[in-house]
Amino acid sequence: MTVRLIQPTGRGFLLFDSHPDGCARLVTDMAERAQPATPANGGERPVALIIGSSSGYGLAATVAGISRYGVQGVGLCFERPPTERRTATAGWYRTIATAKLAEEAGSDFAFVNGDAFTDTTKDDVLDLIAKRFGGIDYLIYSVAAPRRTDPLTGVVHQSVIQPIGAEHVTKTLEFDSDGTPRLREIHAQPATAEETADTVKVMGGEDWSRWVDALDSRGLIRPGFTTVALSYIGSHLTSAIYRQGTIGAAKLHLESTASALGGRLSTYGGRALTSVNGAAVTQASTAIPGIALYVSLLRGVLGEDMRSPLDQSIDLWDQLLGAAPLDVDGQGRIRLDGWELAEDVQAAVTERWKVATADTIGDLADIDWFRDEVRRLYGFEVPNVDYSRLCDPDLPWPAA
Ligand SMILES: NC(=O)c1ccc[n+]([C@@H]2O[C@H](COP(=O)([O-])OP(=O)(O)OC[C@H]3O[C@@H](n4cnc5c(N)ncnc54)[C@H](O)[C@@H]3O)[C@@H](O)[C@H]2O)c1
Repeated sequence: MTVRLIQPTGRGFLLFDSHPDGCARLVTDMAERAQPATPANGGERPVALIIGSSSGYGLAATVAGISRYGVQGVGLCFERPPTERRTATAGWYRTIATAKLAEEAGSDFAFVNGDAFTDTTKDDVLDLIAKRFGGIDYLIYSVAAPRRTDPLTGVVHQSVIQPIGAEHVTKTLEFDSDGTPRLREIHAQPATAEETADTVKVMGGEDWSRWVDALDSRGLIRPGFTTVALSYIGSHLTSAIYRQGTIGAAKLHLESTASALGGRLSTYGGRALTSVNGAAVTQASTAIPGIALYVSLLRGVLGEDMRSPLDQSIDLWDQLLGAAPLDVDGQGRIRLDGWELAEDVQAAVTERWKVATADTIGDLADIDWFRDEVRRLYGFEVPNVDYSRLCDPDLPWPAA
């Protein structure tokens, strides 16, 4: 593909192209906000494997880890390279920028592009860890995927975002092609038992567990090893579609996997935890019915007090590395979502949700922020980027 002007064209929340400069700028902006700190162990660089490192919470954990604590290791994600017609996915460009950031910070960090669910990717990543570091201290599991091929059976499982048991009617926020916000009511049909089981196969703890098994069988787990998988609970407003729905079933499985893994890892003095994070605008979350409306209202209520994935990832590393006390709930889950689920915040969001109409939504929700956040997922609407510049989208994956 030749050097060209890259524009935000697409449909709904999906854009066709990503802007390399905008994606790079987002990463450097995040890095600037993650001030360096010294871990309780005195400053030895921890080694981490971060799965889902190119986007959302996994990217934030990678950038925060590198910038704040000089974390080294391997980032794994699944991104599409540039083609003749299209730029690469945004995560491709964010990974290039994250690799540069690591290099500048003196952090030995390699990035692998591959399907985390396959045994070949596991072998490649573990070979890299064995050769480069000899073992790891942290595994952060932050994958959001639409499907998974079970490596034992070859069966492809698709995840769905549906309620369980009964139809659910919810308000949802959409945008016309000219960007005008629309409030619509949608009827989400209940998932079948098979669809729920498939979603658990994709988004539950099975693959996380297989990664820990693979690390263990290769002798790569260091004493005191900690693994964390990302989870979500959220509001009663979204619970029918999320926490009580198919994805919630997968999250319950993830949380019970943490207990099982924790028992096994105790022989290494290790821990397996889930981290319940707050709502954020990511490629994965915009696919969930009602979430666009909910997050826009949440931002309308909280404004700048909304905690970004980077803020929460800083909290996560501070807790993991002993710079702050581990904040776990009665079920052993790290809770980074207190700001979202605070009673007064939920009461205010609920009130706005109830009264929102097509005419009032612009006053009740921060629609402009949401629309810009969606565009920023693709590297557009990023401050201090010259979008009139001709860009070369054909950038290579960083050398491992
Ligand atoms: N977005 C939210 O509001 C929110 C809130 C709390 C918890 N979470 C959880 O955080 C985790 C990450 O979600 P996100 O919203 O950051 O998603 P995201 O879409 O921003 O990122 C997903 C990441 O997974 C990678 N990925 C997808 N399929 C893969 C595969 N087969 N192999 C390797 N990598 C793959 C992508 O490349 C990307 O790096 C999920 O467990 C999600 O449930 C999200």
